[in-house]
Amino acid sequence: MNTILEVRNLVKHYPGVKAVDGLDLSIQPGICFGLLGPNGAGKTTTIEIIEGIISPTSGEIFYKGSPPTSDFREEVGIQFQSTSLLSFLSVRETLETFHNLYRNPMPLEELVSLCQLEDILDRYNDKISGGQKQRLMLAMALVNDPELVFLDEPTTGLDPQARRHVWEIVEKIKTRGKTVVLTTHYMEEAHILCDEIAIVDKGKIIAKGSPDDLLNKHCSGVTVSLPRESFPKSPEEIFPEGSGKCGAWKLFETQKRYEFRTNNVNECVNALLNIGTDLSYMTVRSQNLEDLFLELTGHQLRQ
Ligand SMILES: Nc1ncnc2c1ncn2[C@@H]1O[C@H](COP(=O)(O)OP(=O)(O)OP(=O)(O)O)[C@@H](O)[C@H]1O
Repeated sequence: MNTILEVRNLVKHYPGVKAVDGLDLSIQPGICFGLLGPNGAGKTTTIEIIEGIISPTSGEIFYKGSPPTSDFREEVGIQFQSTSLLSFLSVRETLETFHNLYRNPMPLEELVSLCQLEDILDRYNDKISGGQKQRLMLAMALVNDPELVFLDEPTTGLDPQARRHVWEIVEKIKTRGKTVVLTTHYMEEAHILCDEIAIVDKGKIIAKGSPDDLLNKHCSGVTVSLPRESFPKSPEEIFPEGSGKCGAWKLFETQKRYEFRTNNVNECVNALLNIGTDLSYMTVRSQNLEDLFLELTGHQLRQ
C-alpha cells in the first residue's frame, strides 16, 4: 500500500528524558491522521523531527517512499503551536509576504475563502481575535497548497465556536484530497476529524487504527454515570473491583460521580435498582477516546 509518510523506529533522547521511544508510523495519502496523547507524550517532538526542525537520536523518515529532499519543504505545510506575527503588518500583507515565498502557491482569493479571512484582511495582526489568528496561521500553513499539512494542536485555547471554524477548514483541506497530520489532546476533536489515530504515551504508540475500530476492539459498551449521593451504600461493596474488564462493569470514581463501564446496561441497571439506587440523575453515554486512553494506560488523559 502507498504511504505518503512513514516513520521507522524514531527515537529522541534529551538529557534524562526519552521524549520519543521507538515510534513507528505509516500514513496513507488523503486522510486526516491524528497523533493523540497527553502533555509531554512526545507528539510535538515527533512532528518536529518529521518536519526537519530537530534531528532524531535515531530512526528513519520516508516521504512518498524516499528520505525527504528539498522538495519536501515545497510540498508540506506546517502550522506551529505558536507563531509570532508581525504587529505592523495587516492580515493581507502577511498572506502576500508568505505567498511570494513559494513557486506554486494557492491563489490568494482561494486561500482567503478557505480560511474564512475575508472580513479581517485589512486588520493589523495584533488586532485580531485568538480564533482569527489561528485561521490566519492555518492560511500561512496552506499558502503553498501543500500535499501534506501538519497542524500542531490547532484548537488549543480556542472557544467552542472558533474550534468549529478550524474543524470546518480541516474538513475542506481533506476534501481537496490533501493529507493532514493533526496533533491534539482533545479526543472529541480527534474522533470528529481523524480517519486514523495513533495514541502516544511516554514516547511510544500504544494503539493505532480508526477511532471506531479502536473503541470496538478495546473499549466497547457504554458508561453509566451516577452522582455519589444516589447510592444507599458504597458502590464498591456492590460492584467489587475486578468483576469484569469492560465485560460486566468496571467502577471509576471521578470527583463527584461513580461511573460503570458495562457491556450489559440492563444487568447494571438491575443491580443498581436492587440495592435501592436513585436513578433520577443517571446518564448513559457511549465510550469515547478518553475512556479508551484510560483503558489502555490506566491513567486519565488529563490528571
Ligand atoms: N528541548 C528539550 N529539551 C529537553 N526536554 C525536552 C525538550 N523538548 C521536549 N522535551 C521533553 O520531551 C517530552 C516530550 O515533549 P513534547 O513537547 O514532544 O510532548 P507533547 O506530547 O507535544 O506535549 P504537549 O501536548 O504539551 O505539546 C517532555 O517530557 C518534554 O519535557
